[in-house]
Amino acid sequence: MIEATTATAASTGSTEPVGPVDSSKVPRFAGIATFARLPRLEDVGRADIAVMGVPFDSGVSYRPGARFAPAQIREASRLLRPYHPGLDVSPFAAVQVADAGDIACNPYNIPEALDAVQEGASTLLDAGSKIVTIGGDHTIALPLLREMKRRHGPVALLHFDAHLDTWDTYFGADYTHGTPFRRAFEEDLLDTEALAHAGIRGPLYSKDDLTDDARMGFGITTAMDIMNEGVPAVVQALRERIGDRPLYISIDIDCLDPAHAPGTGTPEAGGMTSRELLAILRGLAGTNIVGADVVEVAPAYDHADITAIAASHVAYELVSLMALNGRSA
Ligand SMILES: N=C(N)NCCCC(=O)O
Ligand SMILES: [Zn+2]
Ligand SMILES: [Zn+2]
Repeated sequence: MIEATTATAASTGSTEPVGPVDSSKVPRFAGIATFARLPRLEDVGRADIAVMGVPFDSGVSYRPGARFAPAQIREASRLLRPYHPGLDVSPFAAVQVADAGDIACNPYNIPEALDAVQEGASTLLDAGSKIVTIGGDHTIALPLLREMKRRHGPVALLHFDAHLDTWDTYFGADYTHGTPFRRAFEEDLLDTEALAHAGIRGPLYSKDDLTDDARMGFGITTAMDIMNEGVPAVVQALRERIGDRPLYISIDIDCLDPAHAPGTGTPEAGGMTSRELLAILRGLAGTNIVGADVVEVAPAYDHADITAIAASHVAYELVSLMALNGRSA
């Protein structure tokens, strides 16, 4: 039988991190999918970095399906390899990285689901893990930020998205995928000196959307700015805004152009390339990243796994940035 993992901490008796299944020994298309073929958290006991799935999409305003993203991103992550040449780090050897599985959130009760996400995050953080969350729709950033505030106080936020997600309500509902950052602002979860959107584009409801957003403290780097100014200038400006504050990075995959991420619920033309996103993230090496998420992959609209592959590489980039910062506990 093919084991999901080739080794466990107990079976190796070693204190070295347990890495992914070796794809030169067990074909990468064999076995049950975990993120990057890493061990499950329960197989290794603890992790410096945990990849947590949140299969939740009850907050969407248009095309549903992000509930299927954690499973699809794990499948698409089978081809990731253990060394990151761009950052010169072997994340899975530098620290213990493990797949923490999925939060079983209630699809019929959004506040209850959000509490479950926060509770799951809290348990992992208590055990000494940093978390890279794979959503799910963007609603789930709110409970993750609530937990960040509890641990670090108000955090800096770098938000990659086509959309502002600082809208007020939809159909009178407070907790939706278009509103998490307004709720976060209202709940004082954010360090209003250090808030940035990147990749913004597309039509808005009114000009007030922009004045509201600016009032909350956000700075906007549009998709056009990235094209006109280039990645190095954008990275420099973002780093200046963030400084060494505790930083949460929230990545809506629809920040990418639909050519690079067709599998998403609210696609907008004119976005950045996956190469630009990876380059900007790489430029954030050494910042004080305390948590991150990748959200809004909707596999039903994907083609040839383009979006799930992009998301798996984005998650790998985030794990690598965290691993560069060393062991968390
Ligand atoms: N967070 C995402 N992906 N989309 C928000 C779009 C909200 C709207 O329908 O206007
Ligand atoms: Zn979006
Ligand atoms: Zn979003």
